Amino acid sequence: MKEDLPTIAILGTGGTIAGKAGSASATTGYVPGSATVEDLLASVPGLEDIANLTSVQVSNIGSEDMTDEIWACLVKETESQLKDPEVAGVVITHGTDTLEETAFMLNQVLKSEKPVVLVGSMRPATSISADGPMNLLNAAKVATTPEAKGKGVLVVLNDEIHGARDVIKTNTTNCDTFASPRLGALGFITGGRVSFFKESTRPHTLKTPFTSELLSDHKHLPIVDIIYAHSNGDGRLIKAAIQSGAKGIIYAGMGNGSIHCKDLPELEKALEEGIPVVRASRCGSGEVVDSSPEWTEAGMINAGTLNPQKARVLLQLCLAAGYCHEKTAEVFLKA
Ligand SMILES: NC(=O)C[C@H](N)C(=O)O
Repeated sequence: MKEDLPTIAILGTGGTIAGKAGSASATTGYVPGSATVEDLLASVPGLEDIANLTSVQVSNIGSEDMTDEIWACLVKETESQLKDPEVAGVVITHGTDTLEETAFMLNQVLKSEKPVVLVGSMRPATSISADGPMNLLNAAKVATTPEAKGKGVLVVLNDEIHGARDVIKTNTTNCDTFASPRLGALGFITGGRVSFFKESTRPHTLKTPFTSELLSDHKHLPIVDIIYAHSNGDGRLIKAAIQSGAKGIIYAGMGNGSIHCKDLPELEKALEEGIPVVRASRCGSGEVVDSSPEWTEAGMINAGTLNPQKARVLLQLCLAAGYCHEKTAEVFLKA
């Protein structure tokens, strides 16, 4: 314990950053979540000069297997760390596949100004030129930077700092995979120096209407299915989603959330049954806004710039909070 250093809590959830492969040249086919958070910390020289570290292993999984139960544990642990006056910030090690969803969820429910930084890697810990150790060092630096306070949940990889709202994984295997399309990174870590250049104007942490109560232990978030639009649509999966208990639907539409004419009747039926439908886009960037008066009049909500997987999380939170259609539409408009 060094008196002059801040304390950072590192929470491990698994992912490639904690992954081990059979050989140093293998960058795929490894087992994510095989190294512990303690192993990770031991692999980063210089970390002990940035902060006093405590660590908790919340889970150790590939993030493709993320569940509501793990989210509930993670939220609980993050909150308890943030409440500790000795803790200056929290770093969460996470697989990259669903990192954007976890970061977005935390950005909606945590109520603290202290930095919370998610970090992952694209190469396993055993790989030549593994990116995890530098990413972790950078994440710890960001978490101890006073300027990181009040900017919402942050994501640090590949020397860039992104906001949880805008960041998405854009490439399957490249180390330069996280980007905030059209909106850009909030800052960089260059030569060990953390610099912020901007911040999001959209509500996060203290300014959202949601709290962690919505994710309490053993409670599942309401089922919201994502329906991926394509040519020759036929509405079958929308029907199946409703019949199998979906409480909300995200339509990953074409272009500006465009709906196939054969999907439309099933979406309208969902709305008539009180199941909210959010139009997002499968494009990967851009805003979904009102397009056809028919869709707007039917009561469809626009996802704005939120991609389908983030719109899903937001709709789940709205449903869990018991919001009516108008309130849900308002949350999406401001999100
Ligand atoms: N790069 C990674 O972390 C991918 C891994 N499948 C995970 O999300 O856990």
